[in-house]
Amino acid sequence: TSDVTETPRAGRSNSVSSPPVDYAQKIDVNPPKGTRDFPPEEMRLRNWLFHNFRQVSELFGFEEVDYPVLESEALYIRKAGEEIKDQLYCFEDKGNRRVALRPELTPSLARLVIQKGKSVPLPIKWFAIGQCWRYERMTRGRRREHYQWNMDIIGVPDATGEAELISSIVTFFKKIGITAKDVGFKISSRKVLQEVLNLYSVPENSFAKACIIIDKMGKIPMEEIKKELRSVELSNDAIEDLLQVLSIKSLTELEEKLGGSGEAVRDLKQLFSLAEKFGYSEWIQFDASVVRGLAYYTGIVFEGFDREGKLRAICGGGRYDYLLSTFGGDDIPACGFGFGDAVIIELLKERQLLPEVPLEVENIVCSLDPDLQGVAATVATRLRGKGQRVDLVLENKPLKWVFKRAARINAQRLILVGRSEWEKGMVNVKILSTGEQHQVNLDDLQ
Ligand SMILES: Nc1ccc(Br)nc1
Repeated sequence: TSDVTETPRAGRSNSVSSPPVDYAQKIDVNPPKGTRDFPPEEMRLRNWLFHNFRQVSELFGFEEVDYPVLESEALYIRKAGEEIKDQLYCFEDKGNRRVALRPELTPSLARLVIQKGKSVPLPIKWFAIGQCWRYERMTRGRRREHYQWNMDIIGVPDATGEAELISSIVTFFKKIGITAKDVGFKISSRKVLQEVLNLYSVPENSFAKACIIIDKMGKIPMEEIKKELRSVELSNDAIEDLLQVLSIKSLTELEEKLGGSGEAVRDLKQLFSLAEKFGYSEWIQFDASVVRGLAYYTGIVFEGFDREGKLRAICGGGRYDYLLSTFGGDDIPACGFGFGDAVIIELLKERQLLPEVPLEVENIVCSLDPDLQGVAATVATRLRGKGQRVDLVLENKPLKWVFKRAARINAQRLILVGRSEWEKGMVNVKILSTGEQHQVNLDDLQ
């Protein structure tokens, strides 16, 4: 039942005869297109999810940070053809500044690390949970905001960084009941593409563009992929070689193709070896087709996927060794991941793993006599002082109404303040699960 039946609107007595302000028109009570409200039940589920994000991040010794949702547009002006840039939620503010609602958190992290400079010793291990935005034509009816959990390690150059990050995500999955049977990680390295393209004369700035195009494989026709690769000055030979490499599904085969002396094979071997030590080998697989859709990745890239193949990527990340220097900072290696709040909930629903997150308020306190409302407030304050959650009935309500509300808020106890008991300094305590009732002295109330 909702509060509406508990508090009928009609019959309210107001001293103010008319509303203090007059709104021009009846407002639309729905949130803006592509955005969500979080009413209590949805907010409890979101808090449960974020609580697990935070617990795992702290288990790994990461510190929480946050940034403004509004950033300078300049953080996201990358010329590699990314979707994230095409869908930038940007505008000019009243000070004629070009600003944007952040589409991701990593550029903000890079900005803050540079701002802090030498005052923050390396390695930096920070995490954040923040709302990110995109402006997408609603034709596709997709959301325009989501919350992302990010963990980043700044200052660690080799694959131990990525191995640690993947371990944190595996720990999170296990914590919420997801197993290696439900989810896996496809892992590759952009150095695979780099080492293939190095065999051909390819313009320097074609690499990132080629990665963004290749990330669209499976989403647009192969002919379109090849056409776009040609448009960034890759020869047909380079394209054929690239597409052949992308079909490789084992590190052994990759080594046969690239040789064992390159960085791509070295990094991936180190990562897969560390995975053994972390104990998550069953969760990961090499898959050369993984490139991810962000231009700044330079090395290992990974994405979490649902093994039934019904859902979009659950999370993704990788190494971005030059992002800080492109922002004018020092040349500091970095890696990180983003984990959205939507696909994971879809996965939990699919696997019947959504948690019950009920409202839990141990006590409901009410007075049976309007003159004892003050005493009820005293009782509520006493219990709250002991850490007990209390729903204090704030108006004079019939007992039937109180019982109905007690059931809705899952109250364990009903504390009734009645005249005759209070004259003896006592209150009535009713255990709602058993109906057991007894009088308790206020000073003994636990
Ligand atoms: N980058 C981004 C932002 C918002 C949503 Br919804 N999806 C992706």
